[in-house]
Amino acid sequence: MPRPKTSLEPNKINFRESFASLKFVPRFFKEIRKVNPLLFYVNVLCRILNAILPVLMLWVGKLIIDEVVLQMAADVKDLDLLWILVAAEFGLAVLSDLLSRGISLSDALLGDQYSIDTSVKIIKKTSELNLDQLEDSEFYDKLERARQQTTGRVGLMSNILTQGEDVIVILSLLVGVVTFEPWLIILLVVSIIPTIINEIKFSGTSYSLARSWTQERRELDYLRYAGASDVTAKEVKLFGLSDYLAARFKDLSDKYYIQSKKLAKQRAGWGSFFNVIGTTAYYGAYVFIIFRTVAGIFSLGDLTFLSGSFNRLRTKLQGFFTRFTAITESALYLQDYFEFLDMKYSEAVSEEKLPLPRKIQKGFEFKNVGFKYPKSEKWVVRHINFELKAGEKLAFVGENGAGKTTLIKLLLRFYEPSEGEILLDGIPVKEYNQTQYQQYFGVIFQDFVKFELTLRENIAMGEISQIENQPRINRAAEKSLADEVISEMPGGYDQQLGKRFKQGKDLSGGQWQKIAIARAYMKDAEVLILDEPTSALDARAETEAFNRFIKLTEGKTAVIISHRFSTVRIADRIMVLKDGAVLEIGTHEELMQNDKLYAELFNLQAAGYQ
Ligand SMILES: Nc1ncnc2c1ncn2[C@@H]1O[C@H](COP(=O)(O)OP(=O)(O)OP(=O)(O)O)[C@@H](O)[C@H]1O
Repeated sequence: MPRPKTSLEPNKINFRESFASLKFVPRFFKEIRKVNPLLFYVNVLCRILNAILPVLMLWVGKLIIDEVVLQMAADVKDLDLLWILVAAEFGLAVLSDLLSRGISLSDALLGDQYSIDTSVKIIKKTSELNLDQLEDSEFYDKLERARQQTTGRVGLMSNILTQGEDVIVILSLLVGVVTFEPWLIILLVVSIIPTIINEIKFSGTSYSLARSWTQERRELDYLRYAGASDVTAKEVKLFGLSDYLAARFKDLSDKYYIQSKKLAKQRAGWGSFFNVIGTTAYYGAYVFIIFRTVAGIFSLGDLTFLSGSFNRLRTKLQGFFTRFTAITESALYLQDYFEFLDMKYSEAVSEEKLPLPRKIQKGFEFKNVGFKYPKSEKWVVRHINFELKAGEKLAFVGENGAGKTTLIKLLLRFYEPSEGEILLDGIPVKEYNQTQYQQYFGVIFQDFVKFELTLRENIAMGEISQIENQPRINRAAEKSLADEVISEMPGGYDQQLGKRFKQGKDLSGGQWQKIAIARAYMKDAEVLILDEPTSALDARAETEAFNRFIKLTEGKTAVIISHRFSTVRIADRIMVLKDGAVLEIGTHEELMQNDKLYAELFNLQAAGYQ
């Protein structure tokens, strides 16, 4: 099997690009503040208070040492001031601890609330987008990057706030040091330059690596899923695929590992080298301070204050620059997240649209409709002309890939036709608001979703606003024969479905289908579409389901796709598709007389049943 091409070398993102990503930070903070304003301001206040404590503590420490030296030399000891100073330092230490805890707590709470908020936003945004966007692999990459960084964004928040806090710490320490000895600033600059160079050198690289690997990471996730999940387990075991999938996974992971190891080694190597330079500068300053103290220019207290301040300044400044890189890197992910949230859906929402008719009068008409899937040159359907009359039951038949489901997607406006148009009561459907228009339809696709939620939720999903309306859910279940499934479940309507969760029960294919059909009945839709809804039902259940369907949807418009001709013949009219074109359309009798593909396939199936 051909392996996907892997972009081994990341496109390096430079310092300027990283810097530009910071423009998203204000929007980011606006979002965080909106999530919980009180907590946000408490956090900021704690950080401001916490920021001025280090210089205060160092200063009180200096006063204590000077006082101790003074009292050691004094003949009559007066320790009152000393105790006051010690008490003050103790108070500051306790306050510092309390503030730090307050910051961590509010960080964690804000972070949790914010990540819930972003996840909700991502889910909502995904539902707003059109199917062509959802089926696009670029979209998936964007979604993946937006989703993946939920926890990263929480780290970003506390990093930026800590950065602000550290600016205050640095400024206050600088004031202290400059007051004593302005020359020390030069050494400070020397000690910090190596860190800056190091950060510029590697800024953006790890983001670039991660970004250029989005596709592959998705593939890794998929391979992990394919190799180790209940859904694939049967075939993986039976075909002995485990080693193959594991090897493919390892192969791809190893490539990423090699890249990331190279980067980590470079970072560590250069980091240690630059750090030695920084440490040398610090000890230079230390020696300088010691000389001045020995010469009697500085007191012992000054020595501790200055060396302490200098050391803290250096680590804070280093932290500032390292964190700056981390911030710009995470801010690049922020860009992905906001770009995702800002993705436009194809239909301009603000556009003035016609109100939808409450009841369909004439029906739908496909006029010379042709369609190519996005990024594809192939006409999947072309020159399609037919009517779906109000109240009619129309069946689509045709071989696999003939274009049946595609026509449904066009009718539902998941895609717009590439040529021709679809009319509703003589008016192009494009004139109506897409979301409102889609409310007309109750649909069960062949790949309908098996929600691993409760049975009640699975049915109510058809009209979720009616989840509390038990009589309506009961009626839907009766119509679809799902009531038989419910009566067998120990938990009744509250039965958890699927294997993922504790006490969850998995259903057979046919049972799932009955639940899915109930979902379509749940919605009092004008048009019902059943895309091979009964393929998993046994022959008796299928006939029963269809007879019921016809009876229950009397007066309603419906489209049915089925490969079983015994089912299809119940429809008012049948449309036969071949290679994306309408081959014939008419009642069962008409098509039998026509003696073309329909008659041939019908007789073939009928012979099979004899
Ligand atoms: N999202 C897509 N992007 C590109 N091509 C697609 C997409 N979905 C379907 N196709 C192609 O369009 C053609 C028609 O597919 P469609 O699903 O409409 O067939 P169908 O008649 O419903 O088939 P079946 O009976 O197997 O369900 C096929 O060749 C398929 O490969």
